[in-house]
Amino acid sequence: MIPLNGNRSLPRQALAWAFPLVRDRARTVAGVVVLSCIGSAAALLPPYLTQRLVDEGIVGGKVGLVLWLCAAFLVLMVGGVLVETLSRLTYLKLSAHVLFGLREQVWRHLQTLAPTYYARTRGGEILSRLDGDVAEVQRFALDAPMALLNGAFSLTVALVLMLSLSPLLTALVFALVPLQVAALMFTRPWLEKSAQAMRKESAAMSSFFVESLRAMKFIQASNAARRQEAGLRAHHGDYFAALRRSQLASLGAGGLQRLLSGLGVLLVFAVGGSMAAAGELSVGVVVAFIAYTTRAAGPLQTLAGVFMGWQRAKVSLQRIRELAAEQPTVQSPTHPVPLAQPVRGELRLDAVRFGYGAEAVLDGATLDVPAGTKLALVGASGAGKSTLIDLLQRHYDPQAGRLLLDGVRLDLLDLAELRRQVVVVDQEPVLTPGSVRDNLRFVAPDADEPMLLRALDLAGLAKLAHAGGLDRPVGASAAALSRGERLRIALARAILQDPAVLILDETTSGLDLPVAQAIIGAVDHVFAGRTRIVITHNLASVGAVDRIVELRDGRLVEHVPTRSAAPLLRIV
Ligand SMILES: Nc1ncnc2c1ncn2[C@@H]1O[C@H](COP(=O)(O)OP(=O)(O)OP(=O)(O)O)[C@@H](O)[C@H]1O
Repeated sequence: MIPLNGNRSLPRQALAWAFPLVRDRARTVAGVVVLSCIGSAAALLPPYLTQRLVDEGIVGGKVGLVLWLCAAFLVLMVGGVLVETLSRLTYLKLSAHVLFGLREQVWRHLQTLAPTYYARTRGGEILSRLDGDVAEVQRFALDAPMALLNGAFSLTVALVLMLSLSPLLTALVFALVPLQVAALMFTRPWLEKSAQAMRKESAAMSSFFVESLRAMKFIQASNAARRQEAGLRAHHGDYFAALRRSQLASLGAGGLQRLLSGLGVLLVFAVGGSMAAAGELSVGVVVAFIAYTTRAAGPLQTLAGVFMGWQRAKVSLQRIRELAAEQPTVQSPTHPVPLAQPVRGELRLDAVRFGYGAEAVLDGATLDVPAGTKLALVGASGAGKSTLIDLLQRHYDPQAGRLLLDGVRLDLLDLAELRRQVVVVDQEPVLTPGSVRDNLRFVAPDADEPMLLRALDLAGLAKLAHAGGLDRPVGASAAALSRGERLRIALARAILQDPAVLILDETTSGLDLPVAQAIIGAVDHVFAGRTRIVITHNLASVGAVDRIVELRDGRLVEHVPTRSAAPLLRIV
């Protein structure tokens, strides 16, 4: 769960989301605040000292004072640089902690979402929320309170120092603040809309790259490289338009702020300069005020920057809220029912109804699979075989009816335990980046080397098992191994998982018959006596089975029981 509470205002939601992570690092936060305040104070002292340098040192002819003040400037300068460096490094550590913490929460949430979410959402959309949007919210959640604290402190120090020099000029400079606030409010919708366009285009561009990289071989084989380049150019065009809009918005908002600060300097020049010319004010005070007008604009501009950052963060927070609103379709029960040991692998479907939308894919599907049965599940393409498997692994819950393992309803079982006991090897097994060893350890982190080698051996990869093959890089790309080898690695993983129920989802379809039969032979050898469900379009390739069940019109229909390998039914 991403802890975003829809009833709070958006800024409060962003702050409340990051707060626990900031609280974890209370000492670092205190360090950053103290350091940045010291830095600001060090930056505000020089104008004050300048007034003394001009009026008392230069005009008053005190050479010693001039030299002392120069030494003080030097100390402030060096100290300022050191404090700023330290403050930035501390801030970097803090912001990384908050960013990573927020991102891990979003990632944890993503890991609970059903395959339907990934089927309907573009990869780049998810990526841009996980990356850019989380970063925007983190920046705001951390920058805003810091900038407010620092800005308030700097403005107070500046105000006190300026008032002690000239209350009239101080009033003139601060009279512009309401105008600056009004200018920010005026540019707000512009900033927000441009941030929305920017996030949208950045997500579209990421999606384009993610999808094209995944389909690179197909793009090459279809001679579509030129068309993809044209697609990329189109994205570049849209991205540039959004970028220009966003730059114009921040340049406009920032430019207005700078104009107003410039106006403050002009006012000091005009009023302070005239008063100094008339002998009503010292030259040193005018010089100090010119410096203060630009310095005092510093905290104000930082606050304006926070405001502009908030317009971007608001858009990002809304995008993360959309993601947070995606509910996991299944959850592990708080008090799961333990399975009796050893798990037998008896399956039961009881009038199961399930559909992705209004239309049912399974409608009254009923089936008893005694432990140890090898069952062939057949059915026309789109009949719902894979959907049924997804229900058995509890990627979804049925809308009606029940599914049971060893007599216990699947939704009462611990989800991890269920998925340990019901393992699927499908047609295109996913291999993780890294070596064969990494792939096997992905499902069995505690398995020792002899266990890995034995699993490879049993899966028919004896050559790999005996030739230092565990170190062989598999790579994220499927191209590194043949399909038969990838399937055998997946089978070795299943062997290591040691489930009570093994499901082969069209695992061997498309392979040469001898290869398919060899893989099924390995399965039958290793998993003899365990429950096996073999989904197939070609019964000849799956060896002898105890039962054949066809999924037709949402129901499960028993076919002629057989122990022969003959292709009784061939549905393509
Ligand atoms: N994520 C999804 N969202 C919406 N509809 C889906 C989704 N996955 C599958 N379907 C639909 O559900 C129906 C059953 O699909 P399923 O993949 O279970 O069939 P199948 O029997 O395994 O087909 P095949 O033999 O071609 O693999 C199909 O009409 C399919 O379009």
